Amino acid sequence: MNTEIRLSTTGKGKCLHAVTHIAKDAVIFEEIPLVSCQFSWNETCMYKACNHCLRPLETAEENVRRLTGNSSWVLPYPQCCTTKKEDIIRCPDCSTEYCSENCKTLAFDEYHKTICSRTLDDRSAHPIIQLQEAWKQIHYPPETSSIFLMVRLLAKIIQAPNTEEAIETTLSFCHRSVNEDAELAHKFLGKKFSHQVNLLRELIANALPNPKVQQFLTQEGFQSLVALIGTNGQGVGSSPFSSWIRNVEKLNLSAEQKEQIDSLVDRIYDEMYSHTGDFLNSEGVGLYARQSCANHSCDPNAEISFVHNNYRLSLIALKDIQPGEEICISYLGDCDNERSRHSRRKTLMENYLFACECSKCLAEIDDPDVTSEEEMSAEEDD
Ligand SMILES: C[S@@+](CC[C@H](N)C(=O)[O-])C[C@H]1O[C@@H](n2cnc3c(N)ncnc32)[C@H](O)[C@@H]1O
Repeated sequence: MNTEIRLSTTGKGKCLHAVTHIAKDAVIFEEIPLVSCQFSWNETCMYKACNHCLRPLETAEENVRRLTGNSSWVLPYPQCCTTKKEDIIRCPDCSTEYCSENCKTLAFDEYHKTICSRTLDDRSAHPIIQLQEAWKQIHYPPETSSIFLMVRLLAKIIQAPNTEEAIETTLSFCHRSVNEDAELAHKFLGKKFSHQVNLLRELIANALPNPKVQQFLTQEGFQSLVALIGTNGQGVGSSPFSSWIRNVEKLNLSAEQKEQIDSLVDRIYDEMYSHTGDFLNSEGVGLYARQSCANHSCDPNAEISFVHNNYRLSLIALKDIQPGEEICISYLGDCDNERSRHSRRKTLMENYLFACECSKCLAEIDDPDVTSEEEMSAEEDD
């Protein structure tokens, strides 16, 4: 293992540290989530992905045709598409789709047995379907998290061979004080719908009437669970077209062939953006035990990537990292890290409720408290 988890001496809680030298661009580690799920609207809008691991269920060509609205696109090098449609399999009871028998079995054994709607008729009456509909009305795109991550987490506790151990694993993710939980739960649902937290709690309790998870379904317990997911949830994305591009790049092509591919890809992306906009991937969220220990830095030395085109996360070094050095990712978007210290800390406090203590913020401690120009113009636009 090239990393270890330590307790911070500066009040940041758990931290991830390098124990060996890690070279720039190296894969620091890979990890599958404790639990993950696709966003509800993403799934409803025909972003077809395995219900367990988020691997795309459409081919790269089908993906390009759907996102461009143009059924005449034909992709060369079809062998570079990794979707195996012949392996797709459904739950015989509720028709949920998986990329393979293995994912179907894993899902059933871990959580699906508890939450399968078990009927292909009158699905609207099932408590899980009612919860899904209520959630979609509360949480419009762009989605940033999902109530179904909680449902799966609780179902996993119910199905676990050792309940105590499963609860302990859940509670080992970073969690906060009761007041902070309430504020984080409020942010998770958004201002407009935060008062519906009780409706969601009741719908989940109705869908999972099991004493093993009652501690998470009291008012406080539920707020804490919502906050835990808001604090630790990691976005997951997969795309058959991106994976096809990565595989084509590995082919031994001539300079002329490479140029043709580059121009084809550019034309396809142009058409995708004008037909669909920015939402091109199957998107969801996952809880990752090791990655969730990585703190934020405004000058990160690592980043997260999904090169396997499913829920398997890779942590990649952005710089050479020395033994003992803390490994940090950025919780902010690319542009946000370039903003003033004041603006970065304001965004982190508003969205994640912490005062950033990263090395860049500490080094800039004497900078004047100015708001970045981009942020001022965004505020003016509002
Ligand atoms: C996903 S957790 C990261 C691991 C966390 N330190 C733990 O103990 O589990 C995110 C939380 O870590 C803390 N954190 C992360 N980056 C930080 C930073 N740059 N400065 C201060 N606190 C930070 C905040 O409390 C934040 O809500």
